[in-house]
Amino acid sequence: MPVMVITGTGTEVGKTVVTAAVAAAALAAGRSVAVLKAAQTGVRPDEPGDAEEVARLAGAVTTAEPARYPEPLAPATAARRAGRAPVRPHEVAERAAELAAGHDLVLVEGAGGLLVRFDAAGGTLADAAALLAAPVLVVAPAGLGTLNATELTVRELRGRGLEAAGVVIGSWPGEPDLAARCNLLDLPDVTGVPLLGAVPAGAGALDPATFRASARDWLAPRLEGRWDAGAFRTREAP
Ligand SMILES: Nc1ncnc2c1ncn2[C@@H]1O[C@H](COP(=O)(O)OP(=O)(O)OP(=O)(O)O)[C@@H](O)[C@H]1O
Ligand SMILES: C[C@H](N)[C@H](N)CCCCCC(=O)O
Ligand SMILES: [Mg+2]
Repeated sequence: MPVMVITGTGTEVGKTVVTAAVAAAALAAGRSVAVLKAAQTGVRPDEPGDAEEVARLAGAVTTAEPARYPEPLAPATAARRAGRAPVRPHEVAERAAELAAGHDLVLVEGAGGLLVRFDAAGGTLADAAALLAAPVLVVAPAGLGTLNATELTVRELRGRGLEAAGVVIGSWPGEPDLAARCNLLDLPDVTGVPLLGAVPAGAGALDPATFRASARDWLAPRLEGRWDAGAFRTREAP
């Protein structure tokens, strides 16, 4: 299935902006794209969620958002406090599989980091990725502190038998400091997976036409190979 899961080292690291960049690059390559925000929290009913933000920046993508809880919390906590049913990993996987039947690429954005809980049983985005046997892209901050958090995330993916597709820096500063510059070498070294791109800081505030025209430049060609005709393959789900 042409599904890629997008996680990050935590919240506010730029998963949505990276998802939009990947979507824009795939659209520019002539692919049809769907974006599934697995569980949206911290957004009121009348506000655009992350999937809509991707559509605003990237263009004509199908959007899906199985559940929204207004409080800015982990989905399991927000669902519990709202007295509402949580999102289950199998529901996320099933929705992604449905979208995969009609699109060249389905991007599934999590909420916060990989192990943020969706439900009281401890279900996470990692469980949905496992059900889909989908590769997982890890969005990471640029600067000091990212080596530990990114390595932990990639180790957890590996421990679960999941494919870590690579790392993308969610917000590359205009004036990178020493740590950020060193991380370009150290991130691939400590994680064992390639650095597949870096989205410039402020990209989310670009006008959509400029964002779309620039997105491919922020991503490595190796990532684009993921949705080149015939090249996108995920393993068979168990
Ligand atoms: N490259 C960027 N350009 C502009 N703004 C950015 C960039 N990266 C992150 N931001 C800003 O930082 C904040 C967090 O980014 P984003 O919404 O992509 O995080 P996230 O990892 O998707 O978080 P969540 O867990 O809530 O989904 C947003 O307010 C966004 O506008
Ligand atoms: C509200 C926020 N923007 C995200 N949607 C949810 C982030 C949950 C993070 C939970 C945690 O790791 O402590
Ligand atoms: Mg987001």
